[in-house]
Amino acid sequence: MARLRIAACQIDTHVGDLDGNVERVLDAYRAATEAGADLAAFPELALTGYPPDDLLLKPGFVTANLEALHEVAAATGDCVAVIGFVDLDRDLHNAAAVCAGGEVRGVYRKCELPNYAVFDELRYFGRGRQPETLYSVRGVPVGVSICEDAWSPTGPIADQADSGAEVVININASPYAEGKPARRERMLATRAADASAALVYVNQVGAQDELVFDGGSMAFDADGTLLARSPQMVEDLLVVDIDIGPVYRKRLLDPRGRPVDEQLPVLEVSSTPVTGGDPPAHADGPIAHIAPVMAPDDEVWEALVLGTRGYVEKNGFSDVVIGLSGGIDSSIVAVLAVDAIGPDRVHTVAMPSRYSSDHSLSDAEKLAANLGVDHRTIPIEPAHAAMLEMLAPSFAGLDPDLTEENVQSRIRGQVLMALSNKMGWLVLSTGNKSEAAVGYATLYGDTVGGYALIRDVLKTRVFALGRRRNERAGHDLIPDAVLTKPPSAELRPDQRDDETLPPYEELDPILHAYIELDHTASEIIAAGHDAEVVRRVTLLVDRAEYKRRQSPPGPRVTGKAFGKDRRLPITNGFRG
Ligand SMILES: Nc1ncnc2c1ncn2[C@@H]1O[C@H](COP(=O)(O)OP(=O)(O)OC[C@H]2O[C@@H]([n+]3cccc(C(=O)O)c3)[C@H](O)[C@@H]2O)[C@@H](O)[C@H]1O
Ligand SMILES: Nc1ncnc2c1ncn2[C@@H]1O[C@H](COP(=O)(O)OP(=O)(O)OP(=O)(O)O)[C@@H](O)[C@H]1O
Ligand SMILES: NC(=O)CC[C@H](N)C(=O)O
Repeated sequence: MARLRIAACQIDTHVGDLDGNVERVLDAYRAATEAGADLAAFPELALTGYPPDDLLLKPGFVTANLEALHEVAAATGDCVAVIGFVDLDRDLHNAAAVCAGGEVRGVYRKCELPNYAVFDELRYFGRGRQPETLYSVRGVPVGVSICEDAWSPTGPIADQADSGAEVVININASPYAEGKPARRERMLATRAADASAALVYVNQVGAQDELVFDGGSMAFDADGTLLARSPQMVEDLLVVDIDIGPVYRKRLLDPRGRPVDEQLPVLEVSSTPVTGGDPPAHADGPIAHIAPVMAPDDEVWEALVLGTRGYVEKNGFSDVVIGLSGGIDSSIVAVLAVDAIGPDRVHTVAMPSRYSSDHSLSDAEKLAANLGVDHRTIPIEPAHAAMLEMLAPSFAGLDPDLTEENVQSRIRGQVLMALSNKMGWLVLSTGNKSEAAVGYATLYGDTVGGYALIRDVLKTRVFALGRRRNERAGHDLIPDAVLTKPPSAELRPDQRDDETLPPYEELDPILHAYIELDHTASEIIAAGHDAEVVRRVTLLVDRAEYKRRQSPPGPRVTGKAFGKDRRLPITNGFRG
């Protein structure tokens, strides 16, 4: 039976690093060629990295991307390469170049431009017209489309199928959110079955500021059956053999597959026809593997690890530093950092105050020892006493309040930033999504830092992730006390978070409804939550917008994260 061998090149690109991206593409192209691929597909905007954002406003950047494309095209041979790049006429286009034999043989321009959630493509790109061409690869009609194009049931893939495409290639930069990999898989299986065409989906992997790309490239046959799937969160070369015979047969049996009157022209890009004499698909090894999907907590954990590693490495940091309090948040951040870049590059600092409990110090020490990281103690009492003394004349006659608590948090921020300045270490922030939501963090204090690893993880989930990480470790990597003691900021004697905030078990579902589902306070109350608590919490969320705008970015792992995904006015009088 004739078959086409396709390589989905799941690579980690670097936004703006055009030379580096050319090398990454060419390395994968060589590997695909060595694996005998007839076609190698690369992610969306692979040459610029995704999303390039306002780099696209610089004409010089667009020109450099075209030069990069020609460099890649010049290196192509018989194996056809489908590569994401920025095309230019009187407008910019998110495009895919079809390259072979040392040149660009055709260009497809993305038709469906996402402009919701974290996407702003209409800000930059003009729409492509509906597909203009099919590409003949070894005699097989192939359609090319880009990411969002595949999300429309009546979009380019349907048009390509109507014109007889036997295989459709969809190149992607599809960011991760919890539950999305399974949704994508269902949607793509339907798209393949409806088109009566095999579908190869290649996604990028890696991190870019707030976005994490999970990879998980896939191939389906014309029935929508999964043929192959790349592992998530790592680079991969997914080589899959597509049998051409059954596609043709299904077309004869299924009226959806009958050709329409107006056929797209077919452009020949590689001529040696596929034959029954081609070597058969490999039974095992790198060919056509179906990588298992991860359990939900593991998937979120690995996305956070990938986000952290990507941010640290792509921004050129050798090391990171974390204030380790013995609490759950900073503990989880330390473990994630070690998983991301290894213990030798992670430094932790305990900064006890006059209110710190003994167990906070000993829990922090124990965790640091378990992780094998460099750990030090810098007591903040001298600075704390000095600050109180300095402020005493101004504060005469006033009772101590939050002000004095925030002073401690800011001293810790000073210490971490001083270490960062002197050693070049990146400060990792430890705030979780629940705290970021209600503004339960001190501005210029514990909001300090360059990257906030768990900014999109609600506190109850932070605990769940910690328990699961210990389970995977097979021992108490995170000391049990850290997972079981009640959360406390220890900024005054015997302080507990749940004296100021509702218990996290009550708070987090309200935050989920208000932030991730965009429900109004009234709707949340109508759903059965306590009215007074909901009004208080949602007001806190609204009022903390100014604080979030000044806080560091962190990896998005839910369907709605703070940052570019949720753009609310700071000055906001709506109380729904
Ligand atoms: N709309 C607005 N636009 C711009 N700036 C605005 C503002 N509203 C207040 N501000 C400014 O922000 C200041 C208030 O913010 P900030 O100084 O942060 O102080 P604030 O939010 O009042 O207090 C910090 C909160 O975080 C809690 N905390 C602190 C440290 C650690 C933890 C923990 O367990 O994780 C919790 C603490 O218990 C308290 O509830 C105001 O004094 C004002 O300068
Ligand atoms: N004694 C301390 N030593 C070092 N860092 C501290 C100390 N106390 C607070 N921090 C830093 O400030 C952050 C805010 O911590 P805080 O104890 O106020 O509450 P939290 O948000 O529950 O965090 P955690 O669960 O990590 O304690 C901590 O995550 C940590 O990075
Ligand atoms: N780059 C894109 O077109 C991404 C949009 C798409 N719906 C996704 O998130 O996967």
